[in-house]
Amino acid sequence: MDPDLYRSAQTQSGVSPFWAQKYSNDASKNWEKFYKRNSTNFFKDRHWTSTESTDGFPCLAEHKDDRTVVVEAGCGVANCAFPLLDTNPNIFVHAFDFAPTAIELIKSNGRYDEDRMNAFVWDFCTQPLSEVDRETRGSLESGEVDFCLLVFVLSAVPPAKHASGLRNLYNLLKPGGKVLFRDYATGDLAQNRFSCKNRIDENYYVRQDRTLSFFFSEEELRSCMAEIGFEEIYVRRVQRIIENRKEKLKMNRVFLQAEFGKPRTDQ
Ligand SMILES: C[S@@+](CC[C@H](N)C(=O)[O-])C[C@H]1O[C@@H](n2cnc3c(N)ncnc32)[C@H](O)[C@@H]1O
Repeated sequence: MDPDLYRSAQTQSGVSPFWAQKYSNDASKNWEKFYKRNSTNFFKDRHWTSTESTDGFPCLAEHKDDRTVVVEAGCGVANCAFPLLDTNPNIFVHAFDFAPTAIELIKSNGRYDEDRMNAFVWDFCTQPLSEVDRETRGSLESGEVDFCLLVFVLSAVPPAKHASGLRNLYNLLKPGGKVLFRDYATGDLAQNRFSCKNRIDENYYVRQDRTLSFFFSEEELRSCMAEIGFEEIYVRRVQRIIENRKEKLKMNRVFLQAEFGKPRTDQ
């Protein structure tokens, strides 16, 4: 990209406060439209979550309790949850998303096993768990969760709602429980491709389909998590050059991978 255009896209906002508020208010409606349009055809299964690789969270496979309780926040159509259940027999997953169609697609999938999974609708940024109907949320209780997967979700949440969402996840965890985080980082190719027309604020954009896209710096993530009371285990920047041989393109993807714990002393 032309360096002048790039600089202008990073500093000018093309979205008025009125529209920024509207995109934020309509976030669940816009994701609902996304799943009606794309069904299960957009995201691919993520097989790496419990692996030893630098992309994985090996603590998921190492946790040897008879029943490990995992929450997948903003699960979409369960591209993390299904592979995780295939390889880890002791895991039970509570998977939630605020797009009802995504949850319907999970429940009508042949891989859905009620004995090992509960999928339900929840907007975790605007509602505490106690306000979600018991019948829907099944056996999920605050303070009983070992791990919370937060994979490419917080970037879809307006920054003003990050703290309320993270607080609700904090309350779900047991003392010593962990948030396992992966999301887009500043400098990612997708950020560089946004024009200033789509920029709402620093590192914050709206896509053509009206879904939101925030890019995290290490400092931003650390301060957000510390504000809630999480303890940092690690935060690292993961860089991947992805080659599209057909188009002869090299794509520089940048993610943040992180784990944060709820202090053991917080009962
Ligand atoms: C980029 S998709 C990622 C889906 C899934 N985590 C994955 O890795 O394939 C972001 C997801 O977050 C969900 N989401 C965004 N904000 C949410 C909120 N406040 N409450 C629940 N789900 C939310 C969207 O509906 C969407 O399914």
